[in-house]
Amino acid sequence: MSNLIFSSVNKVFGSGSSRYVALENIDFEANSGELILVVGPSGSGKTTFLTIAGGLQTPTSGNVTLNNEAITRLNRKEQSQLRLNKIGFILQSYNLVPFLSVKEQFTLADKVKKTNISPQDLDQLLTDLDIISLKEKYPNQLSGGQKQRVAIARALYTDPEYILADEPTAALDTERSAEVMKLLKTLAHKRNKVIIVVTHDMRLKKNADKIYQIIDGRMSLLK
Ligand SMILES: Nc1ncnc2c1ncn2[C@@H]1O[C@H](COP(=O)(O)OP(=O)(O)OP(=O)(O)O)[C@@H](O)[C@H]1O
Repeated sequence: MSNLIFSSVNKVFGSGSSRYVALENIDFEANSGELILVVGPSGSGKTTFLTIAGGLQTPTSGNVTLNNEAITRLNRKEQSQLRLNKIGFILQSYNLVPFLSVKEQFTLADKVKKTNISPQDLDQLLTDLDIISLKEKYPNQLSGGQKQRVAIARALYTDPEYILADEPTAALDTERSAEVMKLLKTLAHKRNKVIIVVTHDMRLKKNADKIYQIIDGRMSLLK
């Protein structure tokens, strides 16, 4: 059973007159089998929240535990091991390697971490995301939506316990974004993943098991 818990988490940037409270007293809980949406307007703190959840940033105060272990107490090496072994990130910038073809993006992931996914499962994943025909293409030959779907496939490919996604449907039309959310929901429910999606896209609300809202760095549970 996987779980990610925030207790009274604060994140403050800067000091003095440039002090800015990006997250204030955040309590949050995510468990295996849940697709959780964190919604809020631009600048409300969603990316800051997600990067702290994944150990990419540390909170100013408060506690974050992953599988009942305080990630805030791990050293850098332990944090990077945790990210590698347990977390799949889908980031706004896609983070595809420009000089590798779509197929090679997955081979690279294989070199970094052994995957449980068979070549057949990979083909199924690429088919589900409608990018199977793009295997030999390079990132600069892909549209924004295609790059986004490759980035999603790559995050899912290593079969992580946690999937943290920042605006995963931003470059997708309504139909494709519904398909991606359906895929994420199936993974959460059938494969018992913890999936957290931050977005300002209200179209995604109907797919979520739980919805949190962030406004000006304060979080509340909507559903
Ligand atoms: N490293 C930083 N230094 C100073 N301020 C920061 C830093 N990172 C974020 N902020 C500020 O914290 C606030 C929240 O930013 P964040 O990126 O988390 O919002 P967001 O909800 O993800 O916005 P968007 O939807 O536009 O990506 C913003 O006002 C931002 O300017």
